[in-house]
Amino acid sequence: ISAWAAVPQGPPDPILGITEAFKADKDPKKINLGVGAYRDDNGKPYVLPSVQKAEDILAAAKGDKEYLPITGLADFTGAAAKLAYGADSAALKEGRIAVTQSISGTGALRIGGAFLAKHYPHSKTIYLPVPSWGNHTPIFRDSGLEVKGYRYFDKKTVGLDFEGLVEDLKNAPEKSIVLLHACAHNPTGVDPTPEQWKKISDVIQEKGLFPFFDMAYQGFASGNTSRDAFAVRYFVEQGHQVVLAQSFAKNMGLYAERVGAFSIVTSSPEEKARVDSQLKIVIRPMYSNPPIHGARVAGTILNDAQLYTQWEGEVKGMADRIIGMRDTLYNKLTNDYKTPGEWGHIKSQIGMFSFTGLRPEQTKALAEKAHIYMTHDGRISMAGLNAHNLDYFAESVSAVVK
Ligand SMILES: Cc1ncc(COP(=O)(O)O)c(CN[C@@](C)(CC(=O)O)C(=O)O)c1O
Repeated sequence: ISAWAAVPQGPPDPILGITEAFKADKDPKKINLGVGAYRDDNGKPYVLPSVQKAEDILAAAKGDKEYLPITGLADFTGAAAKLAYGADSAALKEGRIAVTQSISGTGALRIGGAFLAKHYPHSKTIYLPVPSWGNHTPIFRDSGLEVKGYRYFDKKTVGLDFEGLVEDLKNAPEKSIVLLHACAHNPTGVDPTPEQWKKISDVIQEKGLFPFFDMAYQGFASGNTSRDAFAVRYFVEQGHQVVLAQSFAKNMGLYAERVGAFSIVTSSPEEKARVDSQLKIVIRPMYSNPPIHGARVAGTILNDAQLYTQWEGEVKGMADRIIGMRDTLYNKLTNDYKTPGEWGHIKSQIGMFSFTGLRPEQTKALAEKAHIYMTHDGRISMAGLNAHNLDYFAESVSAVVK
């Protein structure tokens, strides 16, 4: 019999499977609010003009296709670290931060999981916020870490369960690893305030916990790359030895180019060199070395003052469009359609997503009856909404909630 006779049918991915269902739907009114990919006000994908300019520069340069080093394009990784930690970061200036290019944010998380599983000398348990990005659990489980959760979202207030979060971190075993979304928490869109971040830093310091930051939306949350990096920079200033996964999929619109970076704050240049050598040993058997094109695009933008400024304006433009959508949607739901229930969270949440509070049977009805697609947990990608489909969306939500 066939070697694969026993292979079972697996379930569709909770996020990417939504796009498959959307594509299969032929209704012209259909709306895809599943995958967190930016769309402009005409519902079209957006190639940032700064990215287009970088592409033109690269095309003219006619670069070769030689292998990159295992840790990738140094011009890109150096600039990515500077973007995250800040140009004036002491850790950066002292040469204490080991950085490698990664296959976008997912790859950075996977390198981090594998490195910690192999070299972190304490508890191999990682605590994820509840809820978190769906792919976090399989990434860290497949890396060989034990995955547990800490309270994060409060259904009653549709906000942060700060007391629960602090209590769970205080009760976690000493030196456990804690995954923190640096900004624009996925799927809830709920972020700690700067004051709450300071308290979280104290608790993590007190318990000797290990902070693993996932920053997949720097600049995309508030529109300001420095503000969105507050938590990462504060933790490093407080002396935490963080590790950080960065993605340039959303804030540069480089989704399919798979551009990311993984970095580790160490205690000295000598220690950084040893960590670098072990990052290479983890990566070489994984995929050997990363794709060059996306890193050249991102590096060109980050290393050119004028392109960098242009890019920051474009990221702010994307963030502002989403923030505008939040206000308009709130007004439509409450004023135009008198939708029962509280909808203030649509406005107070931040980043790509809004955690609507719609229940699975309601999200199912919206897909089947209104051809509106979102993840089962009621997360909507705000970027999927625009002036042309917002009214239909609000009307449909209102009908399904009544
Ligand atoms: C918190 C978080 N970390 C990492 C990633 C990894 O993205 P990358 O590998 O493409 O860089 C995502 C993307 N999450 C998306 C936007 C897409 C996805 O699920 O793959 C989402 O819809 O949640 C994310 O939301």
